Amino acid sequence: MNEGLASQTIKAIDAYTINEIGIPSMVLMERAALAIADELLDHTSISAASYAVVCGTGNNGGDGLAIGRMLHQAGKTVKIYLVGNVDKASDECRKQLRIAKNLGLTIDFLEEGAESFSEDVVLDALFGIGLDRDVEEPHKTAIDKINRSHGYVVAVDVPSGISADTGKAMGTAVIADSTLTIGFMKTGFNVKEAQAFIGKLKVMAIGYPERSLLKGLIKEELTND
Ligand SMILES: NC(=O)C1=CN([C@@H]2O[C@H](COP(=O)(O)OP(=O)(O)OC[C@H]3O[C@@H](n4cnc5c(N)ncnc54)[C@H](O)[C@@H]3O)[C@@H](O)[C@H]2O)[C@@H](O)CC1
Ligand SMILES: [K+]
Repeated sequence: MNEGLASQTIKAIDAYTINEIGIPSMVLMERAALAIADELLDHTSISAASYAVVCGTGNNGGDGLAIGRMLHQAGKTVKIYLVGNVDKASDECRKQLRIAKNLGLTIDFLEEGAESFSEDVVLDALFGIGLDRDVEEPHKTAIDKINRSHGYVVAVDVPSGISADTGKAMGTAVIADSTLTIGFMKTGFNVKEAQAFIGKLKVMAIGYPERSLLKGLIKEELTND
């Protein structure tokens, strides 16, 4: 299996692409979301009419909001749930929230104690490569709910709670049926204990320029020296 990239390298590749090459962060996010929405609509064996999208307030949540919007535009029934403090949301997540609201999507905060999800597919967009500490409330309850749902669980980029670098569950983690990982395979996905959380893995290409890959990898090498 491909060795994968460390989250720091992916962050360096993102930063170079956005800041030095000039492809806006929102464009990368749209490409990631479109690749995943297309995969869900056209290329998987999952025949789904309804989707629950569980979003955090970082860029993984922004991906989730954009995917939810694209599924809604494709005529699917989409319910978006937010978890965490929206006042501290990333810029991209905030923008995606505004777009989704302007298009009339249903967005709710995930309530404590509520039943689990009844939709055909549950999209996990709580945390991606930004996870850097153990999962606590309210995310812990959200992950429990995803894991109790009867629907097919698809993780966006990384099963939330799994460290993209070590492959270990940080307290708790989403057990996905499938993980659609953005741009690159992650180092932690090679670890044996991560397999049960990842499910079926697919890397979604989003068109990072070759130059970004070289610069990101060189920066990582210099940092390690
Ligand atoms: N433009 C970009 O940078 C792109 C980002 N992408 C998405 O963005 C993700 C990374 O986004 P972020 O860096 O915003 O990070 P995440 O969305 O993974 O996490 C959000 C934030 O949660 C906080 N956090 C970490 N551990 C926590 C914990 N245990 N409890 C509560 N909060 C915690 C961190 O401050 C982190 O920044 C990728 O995994 C991918 O899904 C993609 O859209 C591709 C392009
Ligand atoms: K996720």
